[in-house]
Amino acid sequence: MGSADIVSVSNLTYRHSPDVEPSLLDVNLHIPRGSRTIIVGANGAGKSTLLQILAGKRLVSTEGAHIFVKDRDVFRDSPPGVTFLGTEWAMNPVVRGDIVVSAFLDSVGGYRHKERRDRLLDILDVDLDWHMHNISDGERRRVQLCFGLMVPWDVTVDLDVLVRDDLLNFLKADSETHATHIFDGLNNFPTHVAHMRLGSFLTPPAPWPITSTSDLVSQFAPSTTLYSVALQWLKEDRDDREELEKNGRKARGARRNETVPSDSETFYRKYDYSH
Ligand SMILES: Nc1ncnc2c1ncn2[C@@H]1O[C@H](COP(=O)(O)OP(=O)(O)OP(=O)(O)O)[C@@H](O)[C@H]1O
Repeated sequence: MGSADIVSVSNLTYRHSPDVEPSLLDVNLHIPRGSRTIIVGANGAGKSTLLQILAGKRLVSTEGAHIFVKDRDVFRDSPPGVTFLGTEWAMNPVVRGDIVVSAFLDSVGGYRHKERRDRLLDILDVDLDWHMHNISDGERRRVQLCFGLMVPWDVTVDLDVLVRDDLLNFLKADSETHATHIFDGLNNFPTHVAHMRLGSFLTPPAPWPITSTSDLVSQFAPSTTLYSVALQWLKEDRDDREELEKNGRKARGARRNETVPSDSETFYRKYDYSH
């Protein structure tokens, strides 16, 4: 295994069940050691599925797939020091308990990285006095991001940054200014950015920021901000999805031949007074 890569995946196709479309389609991914990669992709693109597999949380039966993290097979010889922060984190009773954010962050070493912690608190607009059981899911998600990004990566966490488009989701509920503000804070964070759509990498991890010689310069001008890149990619994802739907194809198999109306259809038919 080439030890230049912290993550090395080849020929990974994954279905959540045998009769559905694959959520990951022949993924080949190489992430260099010491990098911090942001993966951008619409809901359902396959980001969580991929990260769960890399963290050894989902078993892959596909023959021929090679999934190595830190030069170790994630299933046969699972590597230490891999942290996975999924959305289910926010559902965990522990993080919904009556605990103050400052105590919570200290319990995972916040006091050791005070300067970094304080910068993240500013960027993510997190209040140290919040009580975890009294805040919204979006706010809890911000605490999670703070928690996840607080410990310098080169110390313990080698499976780099797990920033997802949830960041955009919670930002949508916020003001545009707020969104750009947070992205400004993240702009210098990644060393690589990648774009996933429908289980594949449209843009494999490419060096960040964009320079006149970088791979991304065919898509974006040099020095384009992370915010603009993420918005552009997500806009393309939405356009692609609309195009697929216009052509009668669902982005994901189910429902195409559905005869039973969905719950929302039942609801709207029942309450449709327009005729
Ligand atoms: N537990 C599951 N069982 C069946 N299908 C699933 C399951 N989890 C995800 N999927 C499907 O796999 C595909 C990829 O989902 P995944 O959660 O990896 O996407 P994502 O990019 O992380 O999306 P999001 O940004 O919404 O979290 C989607 O079509 C989703 O419906």
